Amino acid sequence: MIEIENLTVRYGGEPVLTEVSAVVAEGELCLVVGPTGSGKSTLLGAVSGRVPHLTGGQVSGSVRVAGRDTRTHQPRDLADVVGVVGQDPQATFVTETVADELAFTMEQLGVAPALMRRRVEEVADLLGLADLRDRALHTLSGGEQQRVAIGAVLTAQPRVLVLDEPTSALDPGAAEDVLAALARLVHDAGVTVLLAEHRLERVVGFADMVISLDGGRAHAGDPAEVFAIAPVAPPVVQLGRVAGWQPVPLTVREARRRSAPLRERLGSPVLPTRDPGEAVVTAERVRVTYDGMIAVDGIDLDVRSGHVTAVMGRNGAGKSSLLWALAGAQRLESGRVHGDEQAALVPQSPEDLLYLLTVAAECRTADADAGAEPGTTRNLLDALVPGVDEEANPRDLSEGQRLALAVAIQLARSPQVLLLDEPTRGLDYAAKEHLVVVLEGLADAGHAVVVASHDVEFVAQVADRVVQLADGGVVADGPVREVLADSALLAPQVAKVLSPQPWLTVGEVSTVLAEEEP
Ligand SMILES: Nc1ncnc2c1ncn2[C@@H]1O[C@H](COP(=O)(O)OP(=O)(O)OP(=O)(O)O)[C@@H](O)[C@H]1O
Ligand SMILES: Nc1ncnc2c1ncn2[C@@H]1O[C@H](COP(=O)(O)OP(=O)(O)OP(=O)(O)O)[C@@H](O)[C@H]1O
Repeated sequence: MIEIENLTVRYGGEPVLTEVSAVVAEGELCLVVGPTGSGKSTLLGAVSGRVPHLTGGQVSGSVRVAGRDTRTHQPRDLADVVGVVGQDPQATFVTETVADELAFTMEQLGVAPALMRRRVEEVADLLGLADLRDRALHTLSGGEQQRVAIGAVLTAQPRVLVLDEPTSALDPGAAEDVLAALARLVHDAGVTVLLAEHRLERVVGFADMVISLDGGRAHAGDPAEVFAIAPVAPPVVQLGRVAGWQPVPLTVREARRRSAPLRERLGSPVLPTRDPGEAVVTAERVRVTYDGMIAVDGIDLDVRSGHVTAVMGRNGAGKSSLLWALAGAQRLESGRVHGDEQAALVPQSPEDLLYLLTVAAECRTADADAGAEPGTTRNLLDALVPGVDEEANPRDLSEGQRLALAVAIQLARSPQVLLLDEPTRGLDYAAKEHLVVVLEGLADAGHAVVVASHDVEFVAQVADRVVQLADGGVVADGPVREVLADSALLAPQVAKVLSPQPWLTVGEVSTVLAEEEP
């Protein structure tokens, strides 16, 4: 269904993709993986026709989808077979409301009104959008927008779906639901899916094949074979590598079957004790409403120095609203926030912080605004994602590169309190590791860090404390191990494999194993 032959793409300089070849058969789900900037979005774009028609760049080789050559077909000439869900749903919305957006593509394709209504209903049920139908798109939370973007594509029933990190803004439960819905389309309707993801832990189990990109080159094949050597791998694979399991397990279930001796060897983790720190920002009975709808329902919260606090909870639970309140940038219905003037926020759409024409200009301006040594922001950026081109327009950066730039700009100010909303969207495992080191470093130096995140693997690595929200209220607040280890939805892969022992990360396990060695 998708035939890629000797595809080479360059945007001016070195090729981003070099002689990539792969075939995805009809009714298969193909996962595209690779480090930040390795060309995943570019490969997807070449399949949907966005590359080069909308992005520019030079392309050689060929890509055929359902027999049509994407170099000679504009994206609109492919729209009846290929449905595309991009990384930034907001950027792709063309209407004002959820219902209009769900119907838009069908209208373009001339689907009969009665059929249109039926499909909108079906997709709304499938993705839990029924209650949001009349809402204006710009009032939705990040996760709600992402589900609408997926729904808007599904209603047109394309034979090929191209999805760029479709679950990056979704809570773990919603992400599983969306992936299960995609798997059902693949199995029951023979839809072909090409899906790029960084958070492999959720998707590996659904993949029929994997294309792994690294340094422009592609390695395509069976998941087990590709992950034995791929530069990126989910925690369960990394655990398998550390424990010396052959072949490496791809799922928690496979790993668990082999884990008894490892559990025995590890025993229980030693629980670290942490200085309680000082409350630097305090929320008192904070209440946020939108047109009478309660988003944050009278929350009391101390943000403490020396700690990384994670705010978790379902899509729409009120995480972003709480963060904006802690940053002093949210109109409160009632209650108050003390200490907000010490806080800097990296918002969920990092592009909101970027407005200059080059990376170099952003870095220079951030240094000057922060009164920091020239080069400070650039060094922070390099620590997160190395090698971003100085002269690049921030708009042309890959998602992960752009986020890293926004984080670096806020870090340059060395704020007493750093608030980050979904800081791992689009980041590869290496960049996440760097972010963990940077945030831990800030906490160790006495800063307070708050991250709102759905990424349980990242939270397990970085957080000391987890505050879980539901319907605008706090439902759990405690040490990370207590909140995550035995949670049905929030447990990281390592905890699932090694329960009842509350280990959370591959790093913890490998440290113990390394100490054991003579
Ligand atoms: N339109 C464009 N113009 C110039 N350079 C571009 C353009 N689009 C992408 N690039 C560059 O090409 C490289 C690959 O980008 P791409 O978005 O395909 O990577 P990716 O693997 O999807 O990254 P991420 O995981 O961060 O989303 C990056 O270095 C990026 O800066
Ligand atoms: N400007 C707005 N107008 C109306 N409702 C809004 C607005 N902004 C947010 N909401 C609603 O308030 C609730 C909380 O939104 P918020 O963005 O704080 O949630 P969240 O926990 O960050 O969600 P996500 O995980 O999806 O990012 C959601 O139900 C959302 O639809």
